[in-house]
Amino acid sequence: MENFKIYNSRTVEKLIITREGETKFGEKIKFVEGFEQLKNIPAKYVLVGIPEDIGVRANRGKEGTAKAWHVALKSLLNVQSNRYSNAEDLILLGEIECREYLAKAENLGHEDPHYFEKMGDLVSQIDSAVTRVIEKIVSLGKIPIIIGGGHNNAYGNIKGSSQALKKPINILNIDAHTDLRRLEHRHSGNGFSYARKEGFLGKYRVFGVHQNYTPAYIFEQMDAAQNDQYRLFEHLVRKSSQQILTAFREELDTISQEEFGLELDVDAIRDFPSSAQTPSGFSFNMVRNFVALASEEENIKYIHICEAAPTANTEASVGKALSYFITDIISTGI
Ligand SMILES: N=CN[C@@H](CCC(=O)O)C(=O)O
Repeated sequence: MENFKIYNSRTVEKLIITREGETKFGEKIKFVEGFEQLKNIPAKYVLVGIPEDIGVRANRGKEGTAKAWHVALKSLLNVQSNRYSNAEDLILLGEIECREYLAKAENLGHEDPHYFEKMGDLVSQIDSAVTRVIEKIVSLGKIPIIIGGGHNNAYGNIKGSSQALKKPINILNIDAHTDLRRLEHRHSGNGFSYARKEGFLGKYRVFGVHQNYTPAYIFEQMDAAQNDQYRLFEHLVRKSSQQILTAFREELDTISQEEFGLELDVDAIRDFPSSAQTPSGFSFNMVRNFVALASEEENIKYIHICEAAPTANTEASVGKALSYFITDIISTGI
């Protein structure tokens, strides 16, 4: 497939720190030689990385999401393989090839009056690659777990899944932002606007929206829309953990009546190194619960975890955090 790098055991062997008498997750994970081979392996989940931050930069955000995939992978491969880990249920497929796009983005001058439009063109090219890959995986009956990258990639996930299912797909988005910004050049803040406009998005629920960072026009637009709804973080912040979980369950019950995708923007998590990091938000452990609950649903079609932006000081903890999410999704729950 164009713009996609398929991994094999040699791609990742150097990342695995082996120990005598122990088996690491990376020693058990599955690989394939091509997309068609996916259907011959019984594993339910397919792991895909999107190492880019062009969508975030096109949205005037803080760069760094391009590094999240590699830190997640390094951490995941070194998790212990034991009775809980279920590594055999995960195929490590590979990554969307973003190097060429990143190099082109670097060559664009900020002084260019069309800088943002040109960045948006690169985002559209990534959209096409993401759409192709996700459409193929979903049509083969597997559940992609996608590690971004910016939240712009929601568009390709939604379009690809919708094309595979031949109907609009519902989305539950755990996010401080709605990402329903205007239909200007493509960026990380308007993936859902484009998916809605083009008919790929079914019911859309955003859980944990921050009132301080949502423009008035988006609230007005959502209030008037039939299929778009949100829960403010400010309405959840004084509730007990159990009440927050109940509120999440209610949203999940609505969305999961039909096929749906789970989107997690880690800026919904308090102090998580991300492109829009914030001191107020859900606890990391609460979001682990959200992800685990949603993953148990029969109608789940994909899970996208995005916007993590590790720095040299935070890459180990970001890698661990992302790999907790992945292992929670595939864990057998023994
Ligand atoms: N995917 C993120 N979207 C947010 C980013 C906000 C920010 O960078 O501060 C948005 O457009 O609102």
